[in-house]
Amino acid sequence: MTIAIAHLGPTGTNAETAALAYASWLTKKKGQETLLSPYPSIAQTLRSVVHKKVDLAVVPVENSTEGSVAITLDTLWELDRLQIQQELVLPISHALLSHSKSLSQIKTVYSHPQALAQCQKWLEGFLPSVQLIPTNSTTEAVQQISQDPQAGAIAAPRASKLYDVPILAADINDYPDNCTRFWVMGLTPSTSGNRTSIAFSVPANVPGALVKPLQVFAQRGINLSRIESRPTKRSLGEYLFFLDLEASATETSTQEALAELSPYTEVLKIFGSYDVLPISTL
Ligand SMILES: O=C(O)C(=O)C[C@]1(C(=O)O)C=C[C@@H](O)C=C1
Repeated sequence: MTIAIAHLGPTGTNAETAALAYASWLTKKKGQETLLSPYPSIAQTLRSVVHKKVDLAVVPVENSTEGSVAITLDTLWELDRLQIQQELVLPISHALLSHSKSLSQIKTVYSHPQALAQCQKWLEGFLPSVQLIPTNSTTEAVQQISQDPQAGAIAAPRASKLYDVPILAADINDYPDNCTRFWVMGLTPSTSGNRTSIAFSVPANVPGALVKPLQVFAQRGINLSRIESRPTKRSLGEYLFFLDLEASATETSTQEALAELSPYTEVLKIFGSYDVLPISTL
C-alpha cells in the first residue's frame, strides 16, 4: 500500500526536501511506496493527518539559528493524538531568487518568516531598505515574484530550477551551519526510540510550578535536550512547556517520571518516543 506524506508546499520547500528524504529512506529500508502531498500551511499539514487525509506529515520543529517553529508547537498542542514517528535534521541553505539583474533593483523580499529571520544579518547588510513580506512558505514567496522584477524571494536553491527563477545571491543564511529539525508525525503510537517529547501546562502560576516537574527528570538522571515555553493564549503570563527528553518511554525510569508528573501538571501531552535519522542514511 502506498502511504501519503503531507508537507508544507507548494513544491520546492525545505519541508518537501525533508519529506523526500524520509520517503526515500522508507523505500530503501522498508520497500515502502510513498506519495507526497503538499499543503498551504504547517497547521493544515498537521491537521491532514488527524483528518486521515494522509498517513504522515513532515513538519519543521526547530532551527539552529531561530529556535522553535511556533506554529508547529502550537498546532501539536491543539491537536490530540499526533505522535512523533521519527526525527530528521537537514542542513538549510537559503538563496535570493529574483528576475532582477542586480541587488540594487530589489525593492521587496518575500519569504517564510523563519527564512527571513535566518537571513536577517545578510538582509541588513546587503538590502537594508527593502520591504520584507512574510509568506506561508519559501516557495509561495517564489510564486509571488513571478511578475515583479523588483522583487526577490528567499528560498532553497532547488526552487530556482523548479520555478525557473535565477539565483541572484547564494548561501545568504547568516550562519553556514544553519539546520532545521523536522518531525515525522502520524497517528501510530510511538513507544520506541531514544528521544521522548512531551508538553504540559501547570496548575497554577506559583513559585516552584516549573521546578517541581523538572526535578522529576533530574532526580532520575534524565537529561533534557530542550525546554521551550509557549503562551497558553488564555491570559498573559501563562505558559505551556515543551520538553525533549534524552530517554525512551520504554525505560522504567521514564515511565516512573511521567507518572510522577501528574500532580505538577494541569494537562500533560506525550508526543511519543522516536529516533533521529542520521543524515548519512538519508
Ligand atoms: O518554507 C519552507 O521552505 C519550509 O519548509 C518552512 C521552514 C520553517 O518553517 O522552518 C523550514 C525550514 C527552514 O527553517 C525555513 C522554513
